[in-house]
Amino acid sequence: MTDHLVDADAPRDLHAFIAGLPKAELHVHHVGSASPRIVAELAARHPDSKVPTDPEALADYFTFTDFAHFIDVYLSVVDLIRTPEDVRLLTYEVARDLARQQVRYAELTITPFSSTRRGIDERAFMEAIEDARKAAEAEFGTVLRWCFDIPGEAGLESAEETARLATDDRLRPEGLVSFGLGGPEIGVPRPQFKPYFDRAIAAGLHSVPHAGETTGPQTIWDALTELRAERIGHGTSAAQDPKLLAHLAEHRIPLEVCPTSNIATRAVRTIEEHPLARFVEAGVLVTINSDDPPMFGTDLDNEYAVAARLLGLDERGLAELAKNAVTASFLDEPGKARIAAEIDTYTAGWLAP
Ligand SMILES: Nc1ncnc2c1ncn2[C@@H]1O[C@H](CCC(=O)c2cccc(C(=O)O)c2)[C@@H](O)[C@H]1O
Ligand SMILES: [Zn+2]
Repeated sequence: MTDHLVDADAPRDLHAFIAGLPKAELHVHHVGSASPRIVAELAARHPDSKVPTDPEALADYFTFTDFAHFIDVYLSVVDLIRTPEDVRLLTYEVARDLARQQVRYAELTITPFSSTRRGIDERAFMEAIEDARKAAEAEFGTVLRWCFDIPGEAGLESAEETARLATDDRLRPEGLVSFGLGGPEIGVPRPQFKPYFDRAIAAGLHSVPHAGETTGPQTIWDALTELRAERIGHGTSAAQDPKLLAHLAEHRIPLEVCPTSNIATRAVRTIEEHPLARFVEAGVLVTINSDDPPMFGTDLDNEYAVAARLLGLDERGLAELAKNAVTASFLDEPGKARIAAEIDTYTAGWLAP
């Protein structure tokens, strides 16, 4: 909500190009995507909550002093989601916001443990997200897939519960494609989650932990070697380790970069210091993502504008960036080819005299 984060420096026609560009979003959190309107509406239903009921006041509420403060605020919003109907509405509205930005495909990170421990029935939870997924695809044409993540700081009980919900054939939703790990990294070493990732991978899920967002490169190495990460959420601190950058480039392990998020949570001091350009120079496949867009006063379009400025990209460069996300996605090959072709057609039409 902090509007100083919105990138006003990119040329206007580049903004218009980005707005129409077909895109894929690979790193966006379910609860973290709730629009100010939805958050305010849910807060009004629950007067015991400290979350403001006025969408305007949310801008201040969503200004963070550090990463721990961000997680505190995030959990106060998680507390507002109490019924399967809340879950269905949130998911459907998130899809609507994505569709508005020409997002054709999104992998949404969901933390089912946070909902089941707050008393939402697990079957009703799965039905709610699946109903919303199917409605969104039919009505908006946006394909949604799920990543179930362990909230690492909630301990191994949360890892066990997340692995169970993700691998039990009677529960696991059709849209589930990957398994993740989020929350604070400090004091939450990645290797302890290996058995849960092993189970998820054995059940056919892709491994996509957050790593190196708020801790150093060793966390990223751990995510690669212990959790068999196929993509890295953030990976910001990889910039400190040339060997790691070379490894990511050689093995084509994409980074899910979320520039504005890193500034808003104070993981990176200023946007000028963001390592995005160093990743590209090292040959790493980077994707651009929004993480928790309304909480960070951003959206995916704005993240592309920020990336265009940091990388000095024109329309063709932006189209390549959008195609990186398609390449790095867990869509099937025909699905990837369809969106890539759409990006090419759009770009050619835009640049035609
Ligand atoms: N930028 C981010 N970087 C990392 N994660 C991010 C980011 N944005 C959003 N998240 C989400 O925050 C959750 C954290 C939840 C958590 O720590 C916790 C701890 C104790 C209890 C409970 C509970 O629910 O009772 C939850 C993660 O699972 C993740 O999905
Ligand atoms: Zn994240």
